[in-house]
Amino acid sequence: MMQQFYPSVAHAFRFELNKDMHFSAAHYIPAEQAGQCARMHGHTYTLNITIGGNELNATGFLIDFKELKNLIHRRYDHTVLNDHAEFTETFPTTEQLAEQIFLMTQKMLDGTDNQPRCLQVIVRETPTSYVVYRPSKEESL
Ligand SMILES: Nc1nc2c(c(=O)[nH]1)N=C([C@H](O)[C@H](O)COP(=O)(O)OP(=O)(O)OP(=O)(O)O)CN2
Ligand SMILES: [Zn+2]
Repeated sequence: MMQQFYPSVAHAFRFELNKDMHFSAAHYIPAEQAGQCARMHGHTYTLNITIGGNELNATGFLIDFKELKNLIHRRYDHTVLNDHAEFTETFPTTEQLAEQIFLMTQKMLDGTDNQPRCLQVIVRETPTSYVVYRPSKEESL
């Protein structure tokens, strides 16, 4: 679990929620520049997702922590990332995985009554490498 340094994201929402999770998956990056990462290998990915909002739902949640875990963990745990539809045109690099996790999280949040926003996704691929994804202004609207 990523219990260390969390880059924070500036926002003016009343509530901020953070969910950590991890999943195991295999991937390969079929590009010459990827070197040995072009061969199939596995990681225990660790994630931190930040959600913001001004309104809570009827239960008093911004979003149920479990819903976030179910969305991402059920999709990717013990899978080959390259096999997923979202990675047929692109490679499952840490950057593109973080972007996809943002997109699927925001899509789920868009279907809720209280309309929270996904503010940041951190994906750690190895003990020494991680990516922070923050939506652009357009994606934040
Ligand atoms: N910008 C990116 N660079 C690399 C990615 C990536 O997704 N985005 N991915 C890889 C490989 O998949 C590899 O699994 C991870 O690479 P790396 O951090 O270099 O792994 P190491 O454990 O060898 O790191 P050390 O700090 O050198 O031990 C490569 N690059
Ligand atoms: Zn890798």
